[in-house]
Amino acid sequence: GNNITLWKYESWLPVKKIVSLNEGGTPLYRLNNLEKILGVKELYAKNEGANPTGSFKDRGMTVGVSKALELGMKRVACASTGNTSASLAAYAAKAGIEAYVLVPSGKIALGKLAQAIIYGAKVIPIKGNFDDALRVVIEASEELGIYMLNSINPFRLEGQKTIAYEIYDQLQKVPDNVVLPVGNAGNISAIWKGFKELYEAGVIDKLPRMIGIQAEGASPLAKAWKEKRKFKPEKNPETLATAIRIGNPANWEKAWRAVEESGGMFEIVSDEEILKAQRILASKEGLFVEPASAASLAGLIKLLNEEKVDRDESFVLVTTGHGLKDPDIVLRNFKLPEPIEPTLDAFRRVIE
Ligand SMILES: Cc1ncc(COP(=O)(O)O)c(/C=C/C(=O)C(=O)O)c1O
Repeated sequence: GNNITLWKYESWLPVKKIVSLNEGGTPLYRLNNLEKILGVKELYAKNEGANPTGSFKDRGMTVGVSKALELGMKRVACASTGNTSASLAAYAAKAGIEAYVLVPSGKIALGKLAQAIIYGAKVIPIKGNFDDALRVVIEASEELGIYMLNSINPFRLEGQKTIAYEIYDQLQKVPDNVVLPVGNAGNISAIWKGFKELYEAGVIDKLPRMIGIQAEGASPLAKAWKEKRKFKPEKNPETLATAIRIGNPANWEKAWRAVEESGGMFEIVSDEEILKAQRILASKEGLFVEPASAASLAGLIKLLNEEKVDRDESFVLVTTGHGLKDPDIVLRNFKLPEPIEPTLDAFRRVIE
């Protein structure tokens, strides 16, 4: 494939490239089949599942771990719903430093857990959810001098903002809308920052609307925004899209500002709508993404049905993680047929 990596934008990043796994340069697909099905003029997917560890987190980690090395750090840590831990583990391995990852016990997708283990991180399951794990890792970093690489760490967002640069480079124009799932709310903030930097540098002369999608059972930001009231965390976030099963998004103010400044919006989708969107994206466009990533399509479908967005505009869905991260979800909702005899007859019967 191409060897365009995120470091093409080195001069726009706050650290020199020290550790890289050729992250970035991910494909931007034209979803021409879904354009016809949904009646949308221009629909794209920025496929972040094509990154080295299968999610957009690699963009933040190449910059964040490079910074850790520049600071002479020997130990890094994060709390994670899964992808951040998988990514931190890989970049720490490449960098030759120790990684400690705290994950909500029993609520992390199999693929992500396998990655964190095999890359050699110290995986610490927490009795509680992501929000509990994040609290512990912040205390640990203060007390024990372990470098914290959650998305509160600004260097993570610096890497993730390159999604905006690449969307502009690949489209050769600014899309009217960027639609993406929101959990800890780092990514929507980072992508908005990237577009604003291009705008302030005079590279682009318009800005996209930022549209953040949350899962019904874990939607503190979207609920507050839709009900026009102050943000308040949700105590027990619940969704099968475990990547965004977050009740107290650390970057909620930045995300709120991104939506306000861009004239965008938040929307809420159910787990059922997420699963339906995951299947449509795969079976109509050949794009298999994990449930949280499918929330972007589920959100767009809802907004189109509610006529809250204009189908004559252009939309980029940021599909944030590869479908293979969470194969369980698919197998749990799919009935395999019985095995057949190894004969042509048996095969003929089953395909008629
Ligand atoms: C596939 C996928 N899609 C969307 C999100 C939400 O992005 P943010 O709103 O920036 O948090 C995540 C986040 C995952 C973690 O927060 C973690 O791995 O700890 C993700 O893995």
